[in-house]
Amino acid sequence: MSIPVVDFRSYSLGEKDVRADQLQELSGELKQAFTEIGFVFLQNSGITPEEVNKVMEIDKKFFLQPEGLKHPFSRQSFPKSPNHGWVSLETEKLNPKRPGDLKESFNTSSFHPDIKWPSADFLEIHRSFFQRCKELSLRVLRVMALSLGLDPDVFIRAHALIGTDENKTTLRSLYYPPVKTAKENQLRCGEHSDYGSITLVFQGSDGLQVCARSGEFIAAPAVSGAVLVNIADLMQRWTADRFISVCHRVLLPPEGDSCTRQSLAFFVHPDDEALISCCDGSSKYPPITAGDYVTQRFNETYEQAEG
Ligand SMILES: O=C(O)CCC(=O)C(=O)O
Ligand SMILES: [Fe+2]
Repeated sequence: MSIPVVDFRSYSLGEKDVRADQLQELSGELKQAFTEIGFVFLQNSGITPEEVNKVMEIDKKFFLQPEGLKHPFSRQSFPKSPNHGWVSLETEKLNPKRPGDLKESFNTSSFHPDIKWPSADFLEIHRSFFQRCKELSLRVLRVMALSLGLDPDVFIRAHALIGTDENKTTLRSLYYPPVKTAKENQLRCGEHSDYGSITLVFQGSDGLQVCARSGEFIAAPAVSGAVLVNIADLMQRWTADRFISVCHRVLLPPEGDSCTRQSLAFFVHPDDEALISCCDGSSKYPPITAGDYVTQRFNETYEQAEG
């Protein structure tokens, strides 16, 4: 069992004249991936390795600074966007049964003028990559709706405010430093599923593993030029469990291997006020606004991390 690779060329960013039969073909491929595995690699999405490298490079410089220089940009320093900003090593436990994750991250959740940025370049590079990820996500959401025989705009309509403070979509840059010592059962990133609608992941190197239906973890390798897309929990609920949100993790490198790792995850969320009800008309899950749903999930993660 491995994660399927789909060629997204016909609907890649910048492609204006996609044909109905090409969309149909893509929707069949995404449907199979999202109902069976919950993850898919998209080749030829339009987002290039050069764009990804540019973000990773400037972020690495940020992460490698002394702690004192990163503190002014800490998560929770920005009242209107509490998720925005830098998160230090071992602060999060994505699996609450394990010690804190051996990763640092920088969340880009808001472009509000009050937010302080490490530099003007840092802001511009993040703003432009965020925008590209947003455009690709909307294309993927469209194909997903088509694949379920729904109004093609049904998911997109609930994602009208990505990039504003009324929507929790976040670009998260992750840096996994060399592992010198680790606590018992500690991982780079504990087992978890994502909270929102879909996630785009760009990996600088291997390390991610995804739980297959058999219960076994399978590798989600860094496929050159591809973006990994996965279903998150709110989308599983929205589709009344047609699309599956599956558990994934990042293990420690083998002992003595001092490699670092970088990745970029674009966590897509519907607008805070969007009411999410099962798209098949069933009442398998009660309607909930995306804002309430994600706030609940964040509180769980960070309460446990602090406890
Ligand atoms: O580092 C990665 O490749 C993925 C991390 C992840 O799954 C997450 O932050 O939700
Ligand atoms: Fe994740």
